[in-house]
Amino acid sequence: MYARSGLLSQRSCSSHGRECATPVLAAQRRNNSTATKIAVEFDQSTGVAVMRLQGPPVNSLSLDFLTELCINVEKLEMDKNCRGLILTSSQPKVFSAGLDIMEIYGKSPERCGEFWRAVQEMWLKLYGSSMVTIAAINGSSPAGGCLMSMTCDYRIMADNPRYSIGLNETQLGIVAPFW
Ligand SMILES: CC/C=C\C/C=C\C/C=C\C/C=C/C(=O)SCCNC(=O)CCNC(=O)[C@H](O)C(C)(C)COP(=O)(O)OP(=O)(O)OC[C@H]1O[C@@H](n2cnc3c(N)ncnc32)[C@H](O)[C@@H]1OP(=O)(O)O
Repeated sequence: MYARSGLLSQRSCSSHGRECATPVLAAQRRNNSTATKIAVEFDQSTGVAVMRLQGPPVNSLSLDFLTELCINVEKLEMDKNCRGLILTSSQPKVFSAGLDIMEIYGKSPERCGEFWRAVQEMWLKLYGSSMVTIAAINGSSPAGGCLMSMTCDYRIMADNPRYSIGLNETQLGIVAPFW
């Protein structure tokens, strides 16, 4: 979902000194899902977009989720009026549970490869963004959720002792590929 007047067209442009992505984007080619796991509100008057993660129950980062997230970041990146992006969660108590472990459990090497490429695309898009990016961490954010927030320029976390954040994935025997 991209809530602003005038849905962005896919166009090549150069704004704020940044080159825009090519019109046909890797993430868009991959996206077959119609479900919306990301809601974006863009405030024209401030130039700030709020991206709400709304993938129940815990915003786990599936291939579909990562694809939708990348498409939305790309769309905002192409909008010369958008200067800032706030990433937050609509789910209670959880920012993101990290990678969707069902995407890697018992899957073929090809499918795992596709999934890890999508993970890489996500952090590269956020880390390389020309927008000022802020993670408003309003719940637990283990492993891939922590990675996602670390790729933002700033992080603010809700002060609640029940919320945890950190790179705990090795406890599951998961080692991120060499990037
Ligand atoms: C720049 C790069 C350089 C270096 C790389 C750096 C880092 C490495 C990068 C990536 C590696 C990342 C790996 C991962 O992310 S692996 C996943 C790790 N995540 C977890 O271990 C989280 C486990 N979950 C929890 O701790 C809790 O669920 C949570 C605190 C998030 C929420 O607790 P709550 O009590 O609210 O809910 P639950 O009842 O526990 O869960 C509800 C429901 O959701 C399912 N669930 C939870 N997490 C996941 C997940 N990660 N994937 C898929 N499904 C998940 C859980 O099983 C429940 O399902 P159900 O029983 O069917 O209701």
